Formats: sequence, C-alpha cells, structure tokens
Amino acid sequence: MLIPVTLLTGFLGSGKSTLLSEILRDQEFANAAVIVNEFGEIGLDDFLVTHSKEQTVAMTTGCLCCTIRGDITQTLLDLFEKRETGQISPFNRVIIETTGLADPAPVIHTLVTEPRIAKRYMLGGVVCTIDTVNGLATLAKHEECQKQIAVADRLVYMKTDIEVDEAALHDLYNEIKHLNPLAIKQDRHGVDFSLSNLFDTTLYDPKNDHYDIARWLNDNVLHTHHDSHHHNNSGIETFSLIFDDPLPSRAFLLAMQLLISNQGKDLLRIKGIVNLQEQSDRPIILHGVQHVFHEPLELEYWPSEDHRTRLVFITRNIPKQTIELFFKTWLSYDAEQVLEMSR
Ligand SMILES: Nc1nc2c(ncn2[C@@H]2O[C@H](COP(=O)(O)OP(=O)(O)OP(=O)(O)O)[C@@H](O)[C@H]2O)c(=O)[nH]1
Repeated sequence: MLIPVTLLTGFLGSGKSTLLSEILRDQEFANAAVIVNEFGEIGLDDFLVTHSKEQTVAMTTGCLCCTIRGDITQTLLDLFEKRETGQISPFNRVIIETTGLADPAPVIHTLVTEPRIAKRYMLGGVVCTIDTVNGLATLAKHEECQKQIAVADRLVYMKTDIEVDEAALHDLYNEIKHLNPLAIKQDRHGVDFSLSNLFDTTLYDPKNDHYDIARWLNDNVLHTHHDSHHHNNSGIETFSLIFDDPLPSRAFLLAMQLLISNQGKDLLRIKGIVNLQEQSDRPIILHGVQHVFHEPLELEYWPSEDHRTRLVFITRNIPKQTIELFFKTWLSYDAEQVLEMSR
C-alpha cells in the first residue's frame, strides 16, 4: 500500500498554515506526517508543534526550487525508515507544506520519478489555498501564483469571512475558473466545507474499491461548460481531446513523447485514459506534470462503459488547436511512416 502524499501550496500568506493546523486538529488526520518547508523562518503553529512533533519535519535549507528534490527525497525516506523501525507512529499519509513562492512541480517530479520514493509513496493530490482578500492583485503580479492554481486538484478559498468588494470577489472567482476549471473548489467558511474532500484525488477510489475515471479526470466540467478557450494574460488554458476510435499505439506514444520533450515546460498537466488498438480491452492511464510522466499505468479492464480515449490538458501558451492538429497529423500516418520517423 503506497502512502499518499498531499502537497499543500498557495501563495505567501494565503492561509496554508491555518488550513494545515485545522487538518491536524481533525481526528480523521491524526495519523498524518507533516513536512514543512520553512524557507529559513520558523512559522510552525504552536498546536502543530505540540501535537505532532515527532511527525513534523521542518526543512530550512533554503529555496525550495533549488534544494527540494534532494531534500524531499531524503526526508521522505527518513520518515519511512522511522515508521518501519517504530521510531514514530505509523502515519498513513504525508502532507507537505511548501513555501508560498515555490513552484510545486519539482516536488511532484520527485514523487513520481525517484524510484525509491515511488515504491513507497504516491502523489495524493495538490491542494492550493487562495487568499480571497488579496487574490486578484497577487494573481496579476505573480506568474508562479497562476501556476500553483493551474496545477492544483483542489482549491480552497480562504479568508472568505472577511468582507471584501463583491465585484472584486466575482472577478477573482472568474479568473480562477479560467485558470483551472477542473479543480474542485471549496470555500473554507462555506457551510458544506469538508476537509476530507481535499484528499485522495487519485484514480483509485479506496472507499468503493474501484478506479473512478470520471472523478479523476473531472472533465465533465469541460464538456458541459465548453472548453475554456478564454485567454487571460496568463496564457493558461484547460481543454480535453476525445478520440472515439482506438488509437495506433506506436503513433500515439511517439506523438506523446515528442509533445512532452518539445513542449514539456508548458504542459502544466496532462491526465488521460487511452484506448490503444493493440490492447483495446486494457486501457492505459497517463498522468504527467510538465516534462515528467508517470510510468503509464495499464488497467485490467475498463472502469466504465465509455471506452473512448480522453485526454485532459492544462497548458500555457499552447492552444487546443495546436495540440489537436499535432495528434491529427501523427495519427494519420500509416504504420510504416511512423516507423520511418521514429528512427
Ligand atoms: N480571517 C481569516 N484570516 C485568515 C484565514 N486564513 C488565514 N488567515 C490569516 O492570514 C494570515 C496568513 O495565514 P497563514 O496560514 O500563516 O498563511 P501561509 O500561507 O501559511 O503563509 P506563509 O507561510 O507566509 O506562506 C494569518 O494571520 C492567518 O491568521 C481565514 O480564512 N480567515
């Protein structure tokens, strides 16, 4: 059983620590281990220190972007080791709070690509807090904030108990909907706010013991409201591609590889389920963040009646038409042409 790791992101002062201490006060998350990247300052909530001391690791080695990959690997391995040897209580999940300025991508890369980590942990999702009081201004000024929002699975609107200009709030919600229509959004002070909904956003649904593609892709948002072609100044957009017929494996996988190696940094996130001609009864699950891809997962069976290939993209400055045309071109080649081009 892999231990899920949830990344808690959000801009400086947006409420990450506040949300985290709330999580740790909840009985349901009593067995969570916490890693805090402090960026050279001590900001741990008192509660957190007293209640889950031995399971809280503070990393103060500097800028997350530069040091995180080595650090996070070592920290996660140490935690696991201590868990195995009984030095700390057997945590069942890990929450990593990143610094406000950090790009979540390096942490996700580490989780997915470092083999010792991938054997013990899995990405349980990315949660991003949003400061509804200062959000619009921050979004306009900081590209990394837009990116944090774009790659998140769950967004939490914080500080909604503070009165702000209705029109500004409306603009903020709109802006966020365009940056990330797929993420499930919650109002921290809303009546139906639920901490449990922030976790376990993976394909496998442990409650019902099956793969839940619809929940994972959450792409019905795109189909019902049309794809988000709205261009704001961030250039970030979300769209899905659907292929009705099974795809030729070689052409498809090569196209995917080319796309990732050439456009990787602007493919903020790709998720999908793929029907390949050669193995049409066993779908392939794709999951990537920028130029890093999980080893494609092969399912034994189709989780639902829908056997179409469905790919969801969150891109920056790559319009849907470009990707669509790219696949169309590749998939139109016959096997021999593809073989020729892959040499
Ligand atoms: N009224 C109100 N205040 C909040 C809420 N969330 C956070 N705050 C306050 O906002 C300030 C910043 O919150 P933190 O939780 O420290 O934010 P952070 O994202 O961890 O900040 P950094 O660690 O600096 O990146 C604190 O003074 C919090 O008490 C909220 O929902 N309502």
